[in-house]
Amino acid sequence: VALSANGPVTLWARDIGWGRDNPRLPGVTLPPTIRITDDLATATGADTLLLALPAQALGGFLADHAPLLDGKRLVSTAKGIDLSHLTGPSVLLSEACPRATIAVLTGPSFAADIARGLPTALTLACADADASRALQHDLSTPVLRLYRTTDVTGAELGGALKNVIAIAAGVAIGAGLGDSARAAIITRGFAEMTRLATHLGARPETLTGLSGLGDLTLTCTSAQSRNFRYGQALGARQPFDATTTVEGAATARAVAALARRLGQDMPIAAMVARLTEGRMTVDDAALHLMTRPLKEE
Ligand SMILES: NC(=O)C1=CN([C@@H]2O[C@H](COP(=O)(O)OP(=O)(O)OC[C@H]3O[C@@H](n4cnc5c(N)ncnc54)[C@H](O)[C@@H]3O)[C@@H](O)[C@H]2O)C=CC1
Ligand SMILES: O=C(CO)COP(=O)(O)O
Repeated sequence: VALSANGPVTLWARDIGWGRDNPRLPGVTLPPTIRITDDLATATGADTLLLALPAQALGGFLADHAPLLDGKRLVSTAKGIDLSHLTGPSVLLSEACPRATIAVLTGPSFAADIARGLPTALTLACADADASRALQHDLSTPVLRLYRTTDVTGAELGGALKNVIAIAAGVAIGAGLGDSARAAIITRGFAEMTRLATHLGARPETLTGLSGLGDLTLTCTSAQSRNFRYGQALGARQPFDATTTVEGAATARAVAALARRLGQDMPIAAMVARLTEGRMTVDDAALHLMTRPLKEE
């Protein structure tokens, strides 16, 4: 919707039966300038393709369709770590489409806010500085302000890891542990995010930017967030709609596996992985985190 202000946009989906009023975006009617198709070959006629797939679905999608995407400018919006490969979307994309230019679009942004035209600032990460400038120009609008970086690892890890911490923040609120506990989770969660991301080559300043701290703040404090709401339900021992995409659940398991492999200390992410798998109670998770050996901040 935002990008249709800049020129022709084609929207591809497997199921286009809902027409211009998608129940996932209530109150938003897609403008007539957006062409809607269920034929991927039609959509991939464009030079720039935004891939708005959940992180755990991207690998399967690429296995089926990579030849149609290779050589294009591919911009992923997925915020997660692929559980079977323990990598972010940019690695999946570059392995499946070696001739493509790969970029990641991430940062604090609820789809509903962007679709309503509310002002939003995002990080556009692309290792190729020239391609990054061109994409930044093409994908920015007066209400969608893109900052560019060449630190793809930092940008995509910030987006993936904040979802895990947002589940923990939701658990704290849902379980009635209070706002002080949530602030502790945000701050110590940010320390974990920075520790793992910099170990994997991210620049620390990327983590303090929109894609890291910015999105962490939004997701841990807004009831619009599915990750936060899922955590809240977990904390309150209430059911949660299993069809809702909650990226942080699978990503917590991926992070726990990655941290073990790399010998990194990620206690909050490890607790979220155990909680989401039903291997630990909220009370035990809180007790475990609070009674770890005392240390310097
Ligand atoms: N919704 C939001 O506010 C934001 C979402 N994101 C990220 O964007 C990614 C996608 O999120 P949403 O659009 O919210 O998820 P969603 O679950 O609401 O929508 C994903 C769509 O992808 C389709 N899909 C799944 N597997 C597919 C496949 N193999 N082939 C074709 N289509 C497939 C689903 O049918 C669904 O229509 C996630 O990683 C999310 O973290 C990022 C920023 C904001
Ligand atoms: O990434 C998002 C906001 O930046 C969307 O968060 P949720 O997936 O938790 O709804």
